[in-house]
Amino acid sequence: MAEVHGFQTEVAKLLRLLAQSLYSNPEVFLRELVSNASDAVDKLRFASITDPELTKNDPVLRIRVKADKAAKTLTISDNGIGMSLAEMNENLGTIAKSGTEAFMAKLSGDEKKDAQLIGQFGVGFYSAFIVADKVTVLSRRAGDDAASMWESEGAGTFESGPAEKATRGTDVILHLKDDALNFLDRWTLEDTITKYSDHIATPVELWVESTPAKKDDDKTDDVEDAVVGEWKQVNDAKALWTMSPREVKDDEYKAFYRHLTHAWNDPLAWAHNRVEGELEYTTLLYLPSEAPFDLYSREKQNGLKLFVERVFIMEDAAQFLPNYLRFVKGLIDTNALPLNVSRELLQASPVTTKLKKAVTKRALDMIAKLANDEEKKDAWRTFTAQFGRVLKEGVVEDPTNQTAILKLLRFSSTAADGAEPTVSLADYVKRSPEKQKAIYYLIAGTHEAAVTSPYLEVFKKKGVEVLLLSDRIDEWMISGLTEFEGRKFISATASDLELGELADAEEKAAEEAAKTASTGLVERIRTALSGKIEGVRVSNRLVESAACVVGENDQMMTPQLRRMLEAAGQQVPEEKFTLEVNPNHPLLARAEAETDPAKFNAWAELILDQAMLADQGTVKDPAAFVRRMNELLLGK
Ligand SMILES: Nc1ncnc2c1ncn2[C@@H]1O[C@H](COP(=O)(O)OP(=O)(O)OP(=O)(O)O)[C@@H](O)[C@H]1O
Repeated sequence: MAEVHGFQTEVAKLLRLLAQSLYSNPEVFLRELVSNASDAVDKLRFASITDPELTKNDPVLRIRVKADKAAKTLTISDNGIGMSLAEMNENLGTIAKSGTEAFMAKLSGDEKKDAQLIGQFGVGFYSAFIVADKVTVLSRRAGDDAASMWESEGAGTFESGPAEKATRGTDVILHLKDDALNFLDRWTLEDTITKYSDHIATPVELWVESTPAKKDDDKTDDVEDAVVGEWKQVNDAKALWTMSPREVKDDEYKAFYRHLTHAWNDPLAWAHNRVEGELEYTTLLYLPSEAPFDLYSREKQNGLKLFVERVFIMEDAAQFLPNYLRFVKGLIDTNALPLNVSRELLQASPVTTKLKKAVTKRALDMIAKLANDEEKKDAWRTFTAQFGRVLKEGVVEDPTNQTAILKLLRFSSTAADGAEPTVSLADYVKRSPEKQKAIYYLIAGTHEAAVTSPYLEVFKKKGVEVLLLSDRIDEWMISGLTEFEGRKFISATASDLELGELADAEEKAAEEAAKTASTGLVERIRTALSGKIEGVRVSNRLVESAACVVGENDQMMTPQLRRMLEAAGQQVPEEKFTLEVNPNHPLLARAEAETDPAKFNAWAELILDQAMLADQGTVKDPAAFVRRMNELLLGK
């Protein structure tokens, strides 16, 4: 007896959305269902390694597509692993994917945007409801005698229960909507299948009908013409990665990418390598054109599809790529691992370590190739926007490849317009004068704060480029860096800003003179602020601002990082600030002229608060700051 079940809330929501947002290309349902069938066949092939009995009765694994014009149905069948009743209820009634909730939370209600998001999520089986108003699934698990059915009209509930099915595998029967009847047409089907599934490893056969020509002696007109037909294989069924890269066309790589990742768009780049010799392997890696919504989710499944000698072994084998390359998609096929390899075994195997090293290099090479391709500038910009930030994790995570990764990073800079990161370290080095021995950078909470920072004044005056770093990860990344092509990284906020040969002798003399001239003022400020700061000195970096603070460490911690570390339970020592003042600024002249000690103190406090505000975005006692400023403004 069939039972009625309610869909998991997320599924019901997804189905409603599907019904509303008619995709611009409804044909993807066929790709999704053929992909599922191909996965089912792969799983059976893998299971039959240990249990050959499973495929004995029906050894030729294949996928079949049959249109029935009279019944207005389209059936996608496979003789793969099949599903038990419990599996059908679970797999076709819920979405087991990690991050589903996070994904659902992202949906905005705007149909167009949501349809795009759904593309990223991959609706899989449920895409059947794009073209069908009723879907029936008949399935018999390999090794089981009993079969089961599942049926739904995609409106909140499904029915399932025991059923009859003579053979192993799964039939997905689509009762087509009136506006999807074109999918009964043989040529539409053939085109769509070859477009999306030409190079999957399993043959896809299409039922092709033919009406035999009448023979002359056949006089009985009242007997309907017998419809006969045959199964015709419509895809190439040659696993794409086993072909020589020279034989494969760009469009075929793109179609295979869609099959592999369920993406709706094209990849930015790909790399197909076959390596022979001691460690034999083939990799086919892709750079997606869009970051998945859960790129930063810890639950996200990453990794490559693993094949051992063309037999599919597992999805999401994360062991072959470092975490910072988790956006790379693709597959690896090797004969260096046993067919019965498990995730645990993979983890421990020295072969995995070797392969990971090789695959990492291939992936970085693929990215570098895109970076250097003059004709792919747009794709490269997209890459930087989507994945540049993740790549930065590699600077700390993967010291071996640090230089290679650094070359791929792009930054905003005082020499480039706007916040978009476009400047490479190589550009920076090439542009800077030879006598400049450092790469200067400034960390700030936002790009806007960086651009207007007082620490940049001396650099502007001297025409020295400074990298403006305002990604959350920058501060952590830079802590893992010492140099690039022999140039040290120096923070623009460094307490003893080392400008090396960029500072000329004349300027140095002028600075010394200014220092001597301001000794009295500096001393007065020091006394006024005693206990609040480490020290006071004349600045050689300020031009327009009155004052700034510098920390004990060259790179002062931003309040954001401080908060993050504190939240993570780390002890973060208080920063000890030194106040740097610009004696040429009218505010300091005004303070110096003040003879009343109480008023002078107010000036000194105001100058310190201003400096703190510019760097840290906050002052210790905002109310006192406001009161003091008002008093001074009103000349009290
Ligand atoms: N033809 C089939 N044979 C056996 N199992 C199937 C078949 N089609 C679907 N399934 C099962 O149903 C599950 C859900 O399928 P669905 O297409 O919705 O998601 P998925 O394949 O896991 O993910 P996605 O397609 O988004 O990558 C599959 O993981 C699989 O276990």
